[in-house]
Amino acid sequence: MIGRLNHVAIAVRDISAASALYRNTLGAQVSAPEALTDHGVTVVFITLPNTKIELLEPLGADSPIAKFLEKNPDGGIHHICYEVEDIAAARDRLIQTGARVLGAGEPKIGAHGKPVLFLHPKDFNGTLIELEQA
Ligand SMILES: CC[C@@H](C(=O)O)C(=O)SCCNC(=O)CCNC(=O)[C@H](O)C(C)(C)COP(=O)(O)OP(=O)(O)OC[C@H]1O[C@@H](n2cnc3c(N)ncnc32)[C@H](O)[C@@H]1OP(=O)(O)O
Ligand SMILES: [Co+2]
Repeated sequence: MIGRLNHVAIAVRDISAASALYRNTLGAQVSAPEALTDHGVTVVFITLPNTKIELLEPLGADSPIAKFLEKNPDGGIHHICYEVEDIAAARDRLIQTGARVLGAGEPKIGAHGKPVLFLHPKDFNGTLIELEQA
């Protein structure tokens, strides 16, 4: 069911400082910051030859990233995103297996303008998984 690794997301406290680190120290191409109010995050993308890195800064205290940073003050890997061909079919299959699909199973439009869903980290070895329709 799952396809390409679309991105690995890292929670950061200061997206400007984290972007500068990737740009200046690692020599990466970093996109301009974008605020996604629907997801409670400011995001930048770093495009690598085989996948992307997503840096996420919380947009307000209610952001899932703010809660993650409370528990992980240095930041860290927040989720990994796999592509799926048909997100509704993937959701139905996952629900049948008993996996918890977050957000009542309703896809939201993600950072790339495509539908995304999240799966509970407790059902996947402590890793939050995002699915993005390819
Ligand atoms: C840029 C847009 C988009 C894209 O297109 O790429 C994005 O990526 S947006 C990214 C941000 N959005 C989300 O994270 C949405 C999905 N997340 C959630 O719904 C919640 O964050 C959550 C995963 C359900 C956790 O929320 P909650 O239960 O309220 O928090 P707790 O702190 O109580 O966590 C419970 C339990 O789970 C552990 N946990 C939480 N987050 C993670 C994580 N990212 N990775 C691994 N484990 C995580 C947390 O530590 C708790 O465990 P215990 O302490 O053992 O109880
Ligand atoms: Co993501």
